[in-house]
Amino acid sequence: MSDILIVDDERDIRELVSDILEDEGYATRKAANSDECMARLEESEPALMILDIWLKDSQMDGIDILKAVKRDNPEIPVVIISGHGNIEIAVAAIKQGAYDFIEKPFNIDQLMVVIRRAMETSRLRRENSDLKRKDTGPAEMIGTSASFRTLISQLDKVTKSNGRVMLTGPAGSGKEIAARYIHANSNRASAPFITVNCASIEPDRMEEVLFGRESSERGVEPGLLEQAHGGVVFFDEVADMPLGTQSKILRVLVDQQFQRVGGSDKVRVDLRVVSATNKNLDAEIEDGRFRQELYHRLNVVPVAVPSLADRREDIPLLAGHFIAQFNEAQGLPLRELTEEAVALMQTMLWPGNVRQLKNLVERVLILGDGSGPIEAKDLPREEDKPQEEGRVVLSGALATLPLREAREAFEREYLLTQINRFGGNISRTASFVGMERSALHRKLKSLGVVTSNKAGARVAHVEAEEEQA
Ligand SMILES: Nc1ncnc2c1ncn2[C@@H]1O[C@H](COP(=O)(O)OP(=O)(O)OP(=O)(O)O)[C@@H](O)[C@H]1O
Repeated sequence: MSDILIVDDERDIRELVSDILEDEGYATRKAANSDECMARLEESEPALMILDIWLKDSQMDGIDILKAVKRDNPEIPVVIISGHGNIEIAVAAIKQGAYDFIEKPFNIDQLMVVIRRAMETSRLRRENSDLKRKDTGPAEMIGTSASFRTLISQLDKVTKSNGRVMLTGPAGSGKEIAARYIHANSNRASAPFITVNCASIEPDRMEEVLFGRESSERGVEPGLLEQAHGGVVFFDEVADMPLGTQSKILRVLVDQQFQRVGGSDKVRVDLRVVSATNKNLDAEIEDGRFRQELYHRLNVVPVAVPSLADRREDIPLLAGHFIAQFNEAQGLPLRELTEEAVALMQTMLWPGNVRQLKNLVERVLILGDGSGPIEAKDLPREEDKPQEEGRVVLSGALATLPLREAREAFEREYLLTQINRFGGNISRTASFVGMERSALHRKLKSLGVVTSNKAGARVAHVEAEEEQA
């Protein structure tokens, strides 16, 4: 169980790596192509795999093998060997779940650093996997910013009722975790929480998946609605539900009962429905892609989940939470963040919101050397093109303005970002940007920026623009 599987089509590399590892006290097995690799995996699960990306004479390449391993044996860490200059492929492999990569040619020390770390991770993952399997409870929602507190207070108001909630917010902002929060704090907490991902279920299978099926060969196969009986059903990406299914769901909401596909009995269910979307449902309705009546049924209590840009203040807390989580769940190093790293994270663009932040933290922990605090230079640059190497990439609009106006537009956006980052606190903002408090006030006034601490609102906004609008 504690051996290392080496998959490489080059015999010399296989033998060399195996010799090095055996000298270090590890047992090894070898595979020269994908068939051999799969056969070795069938025999027994290794503690670690070292996998070459390019495999000659193989049905599957390294990435295909990686995907299969991540699907069937997700606990095995996979270290990728990539040829020189194939960094992009290696990074793609990391995104697919590889633990780390080594670039050819590599030296023994480099190899051993990665292997020792991966083996430690493997051990911790195994130790934790039982715990993780038991931990199906709701994930904790983290934040202290005004917009986050507004969200929590809205969620708290709806938990005890049976009202249908529509969560809106951009991708990755935390809509599903908010739905789980409602469930966990409601009187249905001990009943199931079932997610229906309306975007990823094939439209032709949607009804079968939701309502279940009855056939003479296989009998009754309950669908997701039946499985959620007594609990909460969460329609994620509800705007992507096919129109035909929308009508049927509407009927279920009205009648509280439905028929399984191929069946004739009426099935009664007691469900609380929570839905989420990152689309503008009004526009979807206007374009005929979403049924208005269903919208009214689902949207009894609308709750907006803020983007990460609207709660930059929470970034250090969230990042710290994810570092601790990855440490506990995967044995990744428990590292602190330097002030500069936090400041950079707080000024970055986050189109993928909290999910993007979580992924970035994981990537930094995986790719980093594992020691000392995370510094600004450790953060991947492609997350944030505009700040690359101290250069500002001009957006189209900015580039067409005369210098004075462009400078003002920049100053306004920069100061808005900083003020939001410090939760509206002008003294802290002034000290960070290096201005006197009174000078900052004057500057903000001249730029038409007004500040307020109204909970839930973006704490600063531009007055001039509003006046123009
Ligand atoms: N406040 C929070 N505290 C801790 N973790 C959070 C918080 N908000 C979001 N997350 C985490 O961020 C990730 C993305 O959140 P979630 O899946 O809930 O977003 P979503 O809005 O439903 O995304 P999508 O629109 O893509 O379905 C999850 O791993 C979730 O646990």
